Amino acid sequence: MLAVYVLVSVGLAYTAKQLIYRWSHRIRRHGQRLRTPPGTLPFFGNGLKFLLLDRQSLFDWFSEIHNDVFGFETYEISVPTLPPGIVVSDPEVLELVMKKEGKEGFGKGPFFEERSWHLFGHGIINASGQLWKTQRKAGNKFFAGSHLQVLVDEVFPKYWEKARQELDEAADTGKVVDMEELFLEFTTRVMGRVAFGMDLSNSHPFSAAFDYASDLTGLRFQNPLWKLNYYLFGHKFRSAVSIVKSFGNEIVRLAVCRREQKTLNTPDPSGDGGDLVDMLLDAVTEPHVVADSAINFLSAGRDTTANSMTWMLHLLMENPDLMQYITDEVPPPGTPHTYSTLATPSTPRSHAVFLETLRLYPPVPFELKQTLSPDGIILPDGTVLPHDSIVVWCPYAFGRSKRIWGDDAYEFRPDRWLEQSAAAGDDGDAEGGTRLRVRSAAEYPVFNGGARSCLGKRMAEVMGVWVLAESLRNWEFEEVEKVGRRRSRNSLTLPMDGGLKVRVRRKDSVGC
Ligand code: HEM
Repeated sequence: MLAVYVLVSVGLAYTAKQLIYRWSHRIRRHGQRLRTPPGTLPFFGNGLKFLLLDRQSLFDWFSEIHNDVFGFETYEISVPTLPPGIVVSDPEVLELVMKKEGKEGFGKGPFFEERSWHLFGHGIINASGQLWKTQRKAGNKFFAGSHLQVLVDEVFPKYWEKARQELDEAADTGKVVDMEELFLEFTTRVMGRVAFGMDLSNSHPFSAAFDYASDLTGLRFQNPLWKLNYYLFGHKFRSAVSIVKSFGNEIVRLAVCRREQKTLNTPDPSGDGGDLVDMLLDAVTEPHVVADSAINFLSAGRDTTANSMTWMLHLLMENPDLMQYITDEVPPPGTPHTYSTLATPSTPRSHAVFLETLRLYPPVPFELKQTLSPDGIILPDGTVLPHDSIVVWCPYAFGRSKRIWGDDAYEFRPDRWLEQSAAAGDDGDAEGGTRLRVRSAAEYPVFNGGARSCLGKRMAEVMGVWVLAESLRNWEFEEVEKVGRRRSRNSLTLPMDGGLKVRVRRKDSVGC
């Protein structure tokens, strides 16, 4: 009996605390409460939606609400146990959120940091203040132009070799290939080289542990009961994180040995200063922070780029008339496709396909920040955000916004990214005067914007465009099972559920 009293009292005290907190943190606009989405329940708010829907359905829900209900209006969402939150859909409002990064504005905050701490630790994705700045500086240095050129001209062809053999073999034997796996192996190898300076395969136990831990970390953002889940059933998650951390620490130990012996006997993708782990070791003193950081860079670049390649190939197979559109602008099979031949002015259509794919399938489909300013913040539309409140935006819904992209927002139409310049041959134009249209980060938040915009954007672009060209100029692809609209599976990023199984045919003249 006593136990029941205790439980009821604790429950009532908790509910009272929640109600007081919510009351004192009310979000208002011009003195009024914000509207809430249809179906919002008393007390539970939108909690059940977050708990029960898979991630893709949640993103579709955000898109529907934007297109059919609220348009650009900022609205409120509430989930019991979480700070009050709003969803932003207006690029003008998002622009301010992106600009006000920092402790006087918005930041990752405890909401994000708590959920991603186990996996990302002190790494750049989770860090703030000086720790973030130091890693950002090291990353900026690494991604300076010449490093990218070495990656494209030396590292990509080396690691693509395995994919090339697998595709040729599949063409000869009729074997089905899962292109999602093939792309992931390629991006794992490239990112293993970039972040750790080592050969890393997707079949390494680290990769499986990392995938498992990222999937569960992604789910924490929509499960208000994630902590309970972690303490009661988190054994597998804990051992996955421990494998990831031990791997990171071992990599750093090896890098330190290499530096001490000054015998860098692995190819140096940067050409002038080693791989990223070396640059991080120059900047950060604690080895465990370097380990976290290197894992964060790997995480930021590996799945995102593999996702983009997979969706790109899928969309092109659905729109076969666009295949020629790409191959017309890339060098023929057998001739090298280098950093200079894939520059944006020479391959605007390939870049347009890449950007258009990411508009519909952004590998980071959901973003959030917390209001760090102690005095709160007023958004351009008059919404007053108290300290601590959460700001959510959904790049997936931004990409499908009819207000931003027009009535054909759900259609794959790379041409929307191209425009004709006044005169053919203008500076930076392709032959014929076709060039890429620029969209602001606030309209196209696929790579985030402001101080924490993606550090690897250019690398992702060149990787995507390079792989697209290599694939399409050498082989023809046919999706094995057309299973209706493809969906994404639950993860931190946007992998294709069930993979992308294809049959392959060699093009007549296959290059080396
Ligand atoms: C298509 C591929 C990619 C997409 C769509 C993408 C998108 C993003 C987005 C949305 C963010 C902000 C995340 C946040 O708010 O926490 C981000 C951050 C970041 N990205 Fe990318 N990314 C891609 C590829 C890459 C690659 C190849 C790298 C290379 C390592 C990379 C490195 C980073 C880093 C280091 C950050 C953290 C920046 C910071 O917090 O200062 N990304 N990326």
